[in-house]
Amino acid sequence: SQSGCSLFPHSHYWIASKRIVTPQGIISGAVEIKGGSIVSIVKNKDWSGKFKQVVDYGNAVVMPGLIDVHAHLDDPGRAEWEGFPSGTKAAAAGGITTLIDMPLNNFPSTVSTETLKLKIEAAEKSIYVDVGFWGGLVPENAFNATALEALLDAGVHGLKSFMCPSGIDDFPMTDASHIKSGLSVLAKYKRPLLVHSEIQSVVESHLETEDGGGDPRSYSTYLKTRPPSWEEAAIRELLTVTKDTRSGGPAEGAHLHVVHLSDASSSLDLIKEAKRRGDSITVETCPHYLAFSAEEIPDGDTRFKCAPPIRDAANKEKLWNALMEGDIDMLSSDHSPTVPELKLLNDGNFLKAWGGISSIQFVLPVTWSYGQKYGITLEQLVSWWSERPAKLAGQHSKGAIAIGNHADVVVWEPEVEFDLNEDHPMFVKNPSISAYIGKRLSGKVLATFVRGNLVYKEGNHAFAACGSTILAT
Ligand SMILES: NC(=O)N[C@H]1NC(=O)NC1=O
Ligand SMILES: [Zn+2]
Ligand SMILES: [Zn+2]
Repeated sequence: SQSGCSLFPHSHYWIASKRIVTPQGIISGAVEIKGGSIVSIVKNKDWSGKFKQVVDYGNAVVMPGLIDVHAHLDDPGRAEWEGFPSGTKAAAAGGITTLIDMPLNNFPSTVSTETLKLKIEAAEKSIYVDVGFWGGLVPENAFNATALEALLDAGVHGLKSFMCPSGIDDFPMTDASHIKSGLSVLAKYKRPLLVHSEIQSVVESHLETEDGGGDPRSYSTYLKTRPPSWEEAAIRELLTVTKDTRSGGPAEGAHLHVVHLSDASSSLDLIKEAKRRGDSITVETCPHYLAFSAEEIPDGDTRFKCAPPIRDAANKEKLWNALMEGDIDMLSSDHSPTVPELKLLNDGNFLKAWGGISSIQFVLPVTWSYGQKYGITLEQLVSWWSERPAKLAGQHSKGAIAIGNHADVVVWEPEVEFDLNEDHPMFVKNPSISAYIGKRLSGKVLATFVRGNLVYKEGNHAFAACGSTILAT
């Protein structure tokens, strides 16, 4: 193993299994890996006896590694919340082989070539999976095409902005005019804009008072402060600019991606309508919106606080249906951890606690476990977690078990159940803030390969951090 990059000391080998998920279907066979890439895929038992280095995983599933297009690793500046080493180790333990890091929660925010340089420096030699970066679209750079072009030239895969306060002082919100301007620059680069789509409006008596108009420990008080109409208002506004992305339109080539959709009613209907009329738009939701519902969140349990909020069980059901129908395109973690003190776990004040779910290492078993009821397939998992995220982030050599692609692979046992309790090795920096503790999940990750390096194997991580920073060109 080249200086500890891999737990498996070979660069030319075969991964065999009876369940390999390929774009042509699930096959029994072996994937040949050489120099970090997939060089051949052989079906059935053709491989037996012929090859020297075969890792035979039997009936375990071999899939492309997950690509998480929405993770907040908070290096540099807030490494005590999450850092590149801890965040990417957690990712590897969960079968994620690539993540695209959000431009905020680190300090300073990634909004310029100088701040991107700080990100890249912090990531180099401290990442266990591949990491790319989104840049921030903020009022300061939105009308400065030269600055945006410089940031895109420096390698961000696209831009991200907020239509409401982000909770981070040096990442102010944008309005439709900033977004329109950003999209016109992105069109030239054919890269996407990701938008946190909530527009704050005064909700009856709430928000006006410090206590939100109700008991701050009660989840329903928090839920009322961020109604579905906030998402709907943002998406309505966004669609006035996404019409420019239609073929022949002034921003043709640009693409708008709505992050972490929670409202599966009017907001989703608007997105469906925009897709029908040809706007270049996609939407993601996150496992926490698919696993939890407002009814079951205990009062004072701020581990579940996120924005937009987790809504009721009927909404969750509609999110699943939308995912199954293909109206929601993909999944992401929105891993947004902080330190336990800022989650106010003792106070349980939903209005003051940090909003963000900490979950990156559990997204595969969570999606699989909660999806059983809907009959989800391995192919759907790959589409939501690998193929479509790869396309959004412009990663043409990732997201599928295919010849020529990077050997980014997760090996897992969907049928193996485990309890997420204190005995479970969490691979998380601050286990007390994870919303999934106490759950029984199905789907155990056995091994994670990044560009052919075995970076995680049953509780153990490779010694050296040999993930690559991936820059857009
Ligand atoms: N700044 C930040 O990470 N915000 C995230 N947290 C959350 O719950 N929703 C978000 O957008
Ligand atoms: Zn967000
Ligand atoms: Zn986020």
